[in-house]
Amino acid sequence: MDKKNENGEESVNKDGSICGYDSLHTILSANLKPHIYQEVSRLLHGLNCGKPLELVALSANGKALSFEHDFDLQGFCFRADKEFLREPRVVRVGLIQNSIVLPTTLHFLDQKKAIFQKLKLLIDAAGVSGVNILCLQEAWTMPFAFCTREKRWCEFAEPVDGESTQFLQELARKYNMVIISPILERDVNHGDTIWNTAIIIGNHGNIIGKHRKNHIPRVGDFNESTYYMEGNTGHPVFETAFGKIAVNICYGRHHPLNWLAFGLNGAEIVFNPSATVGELSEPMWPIELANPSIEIFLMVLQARNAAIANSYFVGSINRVGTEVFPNPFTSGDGKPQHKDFGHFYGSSHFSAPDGSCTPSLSRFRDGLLISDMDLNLCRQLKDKWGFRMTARYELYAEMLANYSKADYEPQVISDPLLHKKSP
Ligand SMILES: NC(=O)NCCC(=O)O
Repeated sequence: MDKKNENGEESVNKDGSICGYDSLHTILSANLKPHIYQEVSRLLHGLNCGKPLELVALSANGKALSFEHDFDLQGFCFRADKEFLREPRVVRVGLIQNSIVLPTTLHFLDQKKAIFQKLKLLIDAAGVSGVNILCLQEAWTMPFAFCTREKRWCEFAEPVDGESTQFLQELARKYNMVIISPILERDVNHGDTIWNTAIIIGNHGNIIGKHRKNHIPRVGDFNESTYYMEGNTGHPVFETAFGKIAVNICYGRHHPLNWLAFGLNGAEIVFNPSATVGELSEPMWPIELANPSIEIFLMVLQARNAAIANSYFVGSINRVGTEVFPNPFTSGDGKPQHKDFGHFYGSSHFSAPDGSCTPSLSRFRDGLLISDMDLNLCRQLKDKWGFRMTARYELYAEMLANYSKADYEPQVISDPLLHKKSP
């Protein structure tokens, strides 16, 4: 994407940077006076236990890998208040964002192998940094080819216990790490049905379970309904050695009830592995650019709001780069045909139940975001705000049951004078 502002200056460069910067956070910290930046950051990222988020001291080995292979590596720490009757429950969580490696015109096997090689380095960096739970991006084994509608990309689909799972099982065992692996799944036992699935691999390398994406986008070039079906796994929460986790895959983040359901099942961390592009969703993604009134409006859609409303942590991941496909396609909007989706803007980040959030990873570079989080914060926020306690689930249940019926009529009470003719 190459955008010019009204003075003709480049705002979003070809490389995906914003005026040469990695992210909004780096623009602000480089250009604002420190005391102004501190206040801006307080408003944008919130406070955790009354303070700005602290940085995590990252391992020398992890830093060396990030330096050698040029990926963004950042680490933060969400604290909770000290309790008298419970010990802190601190877990180290990681998110990986990455671009594909080879052109989409090359042999599928080579494309896949190159992605595995890159991921191995990033996962090693997470492993040597002591990450306990690691989530990869949506459909990480392949280019995000769903814009093309070409069926040959189905070849990338794998069974739950397929090649990518086996590859990650070994790393999960090696690093005693839970790994969430979102892939295109081929369900051989059900006539080769294809799903968009996150596989949860336990820290002993075992498969704990899977969750299939509930909501399929029908917006822009996201022609994913051509490839796979709406998930049939409900809203599972996986109890792992390091906490109760769930996965709300990409477009599910626009559905507040989807977030709610994972919360009702007791999730402490919900991951949102995504693939989305600048033109479509970037101002909605971090809720960082908005002024407070717009922020409240946009928050109904997004991860940070979900963390607040459901008293859990959220890890949001987006892939990076522009993926160009061999054949042109159109978007059904009268605009010229094209060969790419647009720029996947990375910007992965964490949000906490107290409304604080980390700065985002780079908009255009591969990255590993690490965060320590004391899971005690979830219950502390439930006790403080009582959102769960004060919700009126019986009212919503009745409302939704009625709404689902074919003869539903909206509950609207019209002013009787509205349609009265004046004399
Ligand atoms: N992968 C996916 O569901 N993308 C939809 C676009 C969006 O939600 O921003």
